[in-house]
Amino acid sequence: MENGGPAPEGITDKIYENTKTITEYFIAEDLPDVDISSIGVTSFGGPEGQFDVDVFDSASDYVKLMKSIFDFQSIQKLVTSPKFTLCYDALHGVGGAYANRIFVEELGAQESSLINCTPKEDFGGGHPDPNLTYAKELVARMGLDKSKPQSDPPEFGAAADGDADRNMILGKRFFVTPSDSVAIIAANAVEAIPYFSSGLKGVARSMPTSAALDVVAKHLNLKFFEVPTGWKFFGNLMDAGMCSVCGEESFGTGSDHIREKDGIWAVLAWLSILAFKNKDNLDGKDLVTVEDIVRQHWATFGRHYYTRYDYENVDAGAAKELMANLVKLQSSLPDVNKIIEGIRSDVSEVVQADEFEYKDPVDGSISKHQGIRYLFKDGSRLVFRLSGTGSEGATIRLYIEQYEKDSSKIGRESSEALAPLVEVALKLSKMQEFTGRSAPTVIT
Ligand SMILES: O=P(O)(O)OC[C@H]1O[C@H](O)[C@H](O)[C@@H](O)[C@@H]1O
Repeated sequence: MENGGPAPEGITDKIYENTKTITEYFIAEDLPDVDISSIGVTSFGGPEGQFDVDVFDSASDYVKLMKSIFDFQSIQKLVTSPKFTLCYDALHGVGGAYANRIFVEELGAQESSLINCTPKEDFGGGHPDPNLTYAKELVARMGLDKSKPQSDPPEFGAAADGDADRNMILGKRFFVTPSDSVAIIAANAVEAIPYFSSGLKGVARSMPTSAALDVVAKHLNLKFFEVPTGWKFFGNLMDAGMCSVCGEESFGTGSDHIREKDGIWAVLAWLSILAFKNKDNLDGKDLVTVEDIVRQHWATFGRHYYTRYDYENVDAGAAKELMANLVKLQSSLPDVNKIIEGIRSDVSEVVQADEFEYKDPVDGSISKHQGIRYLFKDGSRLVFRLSGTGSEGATIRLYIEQYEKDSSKIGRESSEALAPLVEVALKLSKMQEFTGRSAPTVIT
């Protein structure tokens, strides 16, 4: 794609059509090896003429780009302060190579701040998914694994996935939800990140991502877009100059510096915010921590309690039936509310129930069936989607969200605050009846 972003459906459909007409292909078995450890151009002659293989250092290009976006000097002051500690876990993905260049060589972090930063073909036997389930070592180091108490976890932690386009942000004994992360980046971008100093063109999130970003957009009077899951929708907005910062609940965060999510960019964005908030604190005073920043954000904008339940490798037919039943229920809101009242009388009333549909404001294309939504009067939401990336059977994703504006109620445990809605979601969807599962595979 010209813009470097993911291919839209129109293109992938055409590619697929072309694959159906391929009748033969050739393999260049005697292609000479290229030494990819040294930079330079090697020319080869072939039956179709000469061709060049150009080995270049993508990390240098990337560092240059990041330096044009962030204030490396102020981040360096934070990172090298004896009061600040960090831990970056590349989960043996490609982010490791960039992490060493950026965090250690450029920003002066200790080498011991990096874990699992040697890229490995098998990701060291682990699953390179930056979440609380799979980034085990980081989660333990940050003091979030109750079975492995830590006396003094680092101030800041982050993990990346295999290709480092996604990220997880942690504070000392504290998890930042991806939905909060993009909202907090957007709220602080103009002050803390030079690239955005003249303002944000707009912000966007995927539909199942919590509405934390919506509240920031409203507060700052920013253009706001809710798009279906999939990065290509952000790319269109960015190409049209309508969006600067975007994010998804699935741990993707990014900006219009490129047309994909960028895990290291997200880490630098958080370090920039921390550096900005602590610019006068590095000598004597206590640091403003990740947790302080998030709690302050909740106090200003309200908190979106949020959780996602994944049911992986469910029988595809059963998943379809579950979804069809949820759509059928949507035809009568009074009936839905009667069922909900019978499950829990302490949850609010459903005021809108539909399947999310998106009309792209740039090219006018319409994307239908992008997730089943139940929207409640108090701003809570239940969303059901079938994953587009699951590899076996079907993966049902259930997203549960509740908005709390009352500052005396924003400090609850998320699982406790969401328990009534979880019960409603599971019973309303007849999750166990349809799938045979009494518990999700992963809870985020
Ligand atoms: O929820 P899923 O359909 O599995 O998609 C999860 C994620 O997959 C890819 O990484 C896409 O680029 C993301 O935009 C999407 O959020």
